Amino acid sequence: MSMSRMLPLRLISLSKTHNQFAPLFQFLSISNGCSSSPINGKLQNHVELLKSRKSHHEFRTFCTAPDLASKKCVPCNSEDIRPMNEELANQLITKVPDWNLSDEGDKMKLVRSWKVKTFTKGLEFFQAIANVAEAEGHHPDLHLVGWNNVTVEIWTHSVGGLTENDFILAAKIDTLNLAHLLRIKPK
Ligand SMILES: C[C@H](O)[C@H](O)[C@H]1CNC2=NC(N)=NC(=O)C2=N1
Repeated sequence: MSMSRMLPLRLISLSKTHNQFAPLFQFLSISNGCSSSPINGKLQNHVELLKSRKSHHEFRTFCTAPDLASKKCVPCNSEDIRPMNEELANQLITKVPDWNLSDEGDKMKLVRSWKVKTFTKGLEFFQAIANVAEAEGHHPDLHLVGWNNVTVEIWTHSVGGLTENDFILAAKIDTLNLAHLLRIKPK
């Protein structure tokens, strides 16, 4: 397949199962000598989203925050889960705009901070997040510093980077009504 004839990725409707793309990935890897070519990476990332959606009948090339919050995290120890690249992370971060991408050396994480009213309300805040994490089987790193500064970091430890699970957990945390625990920012 001549690359120039390839539709821009967003127009490719991945209506078939992702196995159909394996030959294409091989072609891309061989043709440019590495499996991490940008196009190959993009295709693989979009297929990654497809796999994590467990849907082989339709594939949306974008998602919204409500979409993410209504999804379920997949087990982090499944053999085909891999960290996403920066390009996909930069697309997905727009769906959880109150979070930031942090790139600590070798791994990307989602990070967000809040100020809570009291130390114990900070623990209540953690408990609310812990309930979501336990339900999803996907857990954040929780920090409570200087008695009222809460920071939550989310990444997928089993792959040492970001997967869709992390964005799903962040979106679910954003649906929690925790305003009563937070110090209202002075105007
Ligand atoms: C078996 C499964 O991989 C582990 O129990 C889960 C638990 N929660 C997790 N949470 C996060 N953030 N990353 C993981 O890799 C992870 N693994």
